[in-house]
Formats: sequence, structure tokens, C-alpha cells
Amino acid sequence: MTDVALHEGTGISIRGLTKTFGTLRAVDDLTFDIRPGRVTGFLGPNGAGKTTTLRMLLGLVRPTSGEALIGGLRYADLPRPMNVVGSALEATGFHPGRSGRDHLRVLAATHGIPDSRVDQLLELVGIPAAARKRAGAYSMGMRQRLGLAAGLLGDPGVLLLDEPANGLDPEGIRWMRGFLRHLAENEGRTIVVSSHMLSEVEQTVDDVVIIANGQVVSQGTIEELHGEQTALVRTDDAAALAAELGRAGLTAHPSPEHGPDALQVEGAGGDLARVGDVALAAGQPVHELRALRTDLERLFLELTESPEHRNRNLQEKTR
Ligand SMILES: Nc1ncnc2c1ncn2[C@@H]1O[C@H](COP(=O)(O)OP(=O)(O)OP(=O)(O)O)[C@@H](O)[C@H]1O
Repeated sequence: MTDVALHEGTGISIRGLTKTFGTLRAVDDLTFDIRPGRVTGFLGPNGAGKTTTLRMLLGLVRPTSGEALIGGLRYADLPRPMNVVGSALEATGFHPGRSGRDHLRVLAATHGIPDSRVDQLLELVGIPAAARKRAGAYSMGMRQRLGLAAGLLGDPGVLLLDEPANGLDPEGIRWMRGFLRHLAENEGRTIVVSSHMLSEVEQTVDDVVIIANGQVVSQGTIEELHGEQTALVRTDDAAALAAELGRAGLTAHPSPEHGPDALQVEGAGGDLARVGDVALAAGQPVHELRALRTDLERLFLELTESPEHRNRNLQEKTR
């Protein structure tokens, strides 16, 4: 397909973006950037304001204040929007009696895109034959693939996808992950995947922007979100090993959930050898030694359900 250079530089920039519906601040002074060549997870619980933000980027909702820019321009100012940004916000807008292929052909024709591009895309998303059947009979997974093909029709540098793995089987999810990675890494596109579950996109995304009640609660790379990894070590005499680790400048706490002989060593997940060396020097047998991964789903809930965010919208609605 297209060259990286063609898509490089088309990032997204959100500045003080706000949208109110009556008294509800659905999107509340959002500011963040989304980089090209990366897959970014745009995350938040139901009602957090994700769809409203994406719709403002696409010029479908008018911001109350602030800006949502693609490649430095508002959607309305893009000379050829379909060649800049594609989207699949909901996989439902297909006429049930028309085949997926015909649907894409109509869409393509209205934008002067040749039929050959439609067939190329159907091949790419893995439904060349199935797309000739009536769309009404499509599974959710096929709709997702068709929506993806529709979003890519204009060969845009930016692609906005709402819960793209929804309805896909495990094979489909693996395929989607690889496909999105390819679009970002090899072709330099800006890929945004919105979801209400961090665990669903954890293995797909490079960066995350997490919102709750219309406000950013966390942003950065997925590694930054994981933070420094803790090490888990199990031994004979946990108290003695904890003391030795302390002398070596490491902080260790008992970890009863992993067993009576288990310790968690702060920030040592990336340097397990150091923990092993201290144990060896102390003459302590090591029964288990591994990095503990951050429970991102728990972290996500902590971030989005903190007291200042919990049910704020609900309170506003019932006020
Ligand atoms: N046109 C509208 N009129 C009034 N309220 C709206 C409108 N659109 C969205 N809202 C409200 O704004 C808030 C944010 O909605 P939005 O759909 O952007 O959230 P979301 O993060 O996309 O949620 P979900 O994951 O459920 O799709 C919600 O409280 C919603 O009810």
C-alpha cells in the first residue's frame, strides 16, 4: 500500500475542547496530542465523552469551546477530508439489502474513488468473497471489517475506530491487532482506537489517553502506564531475605496473597538478577522469581472511579 512518508506528520491535537449538553459537561476542557505512526487507545468508561470527542474531530458535533485539529486543521477546513481522516464509529450503517461490496462502491463513487480500490480493500480486510453477500446477513465481525475497509477508502493518514474488536472472535482480534499495528508502524498512519476497557486494547496500543467525565485522567505510553515493575520472590525465610534486600538498597514487603514465603520487591521487576544475586549471597534458596505485571484493569478503575470522577455525570443529571 502507501508509503510511510505519505502519512507522516498527520497527528491529532485537542486543545481545551469542551462540549456541554444543557448542564452536562460531556467533554470538559480536554487537551492532548495523538502522534502519527502509533496506535493510541482513547479510553474511558461508558459516558466518559469518547464518542462526543471523536464526533467533534469529524466535524459532526460543534465544540462549545476549544479545538479538535487533524494535521493542524479543523475538519471543516480540510481540503479533502476523506483523504485525511477515516472512521468507523459504529458498524451499523449498512443497507441490509445491499452487499458490502456495493455499499463500498457507492461510497467510493461519490468520492471519485475507483472500484478497484474497493476490491483491494476487501482483500486487505479479509472478506473478498463474503462482501458480495447481503450486508443484512453479516456477523458483527464482518461488519467491523467492512467498516474498517470503508474508513480506509480515501487512504487517510488518520483512522478513528470505535471498539474495533467488538464482536470479533479470538482469531479476528489477533488479525485486527496485527492490521492496526501495520497501518501505524509500517505506513505511518495515526490510529485511534476507542474503548471502555483498557484490557481489550492493552496488547494493541502504544499510547493511551484515559478520560473520565470528560476530563483527561492519564496519558502516556502503555509502558509508562505499567510503571516500574515489582519483582516477586519466594524463599525459605522471607524476613531474612527482606532484611538482606534492604541492606542492598531494595525495598521488600511480605506478599501474603502469593504465599507465606513471598516478598514483593519494589521497582525490581526489570532487574531480577539483582534480587537473585542478593538471595544467593545471603544463602537463601529462591523458589520463585518473576516480574509482577501491573494489573491495568485495576489501575484503569482506580483512575476512572476516583472520588472526584465517580458518578459526576449522574449527579449532574439528577440535580
Ligand atoms: N446529543 C446529546 N445530547 C445530550 N447528551 C448527550 C448527547 N450526546 C452525548 N450525551 C451525553 O454526554 C455524555 C458523554 O457521552 P459519549 O457518548 O461521548 O460517551 P462515551 O465515552 O462515548 O460512552 P460510550 O462508551 O457509552 O459510548 C453522556 O453522559 C451522554 O449521555
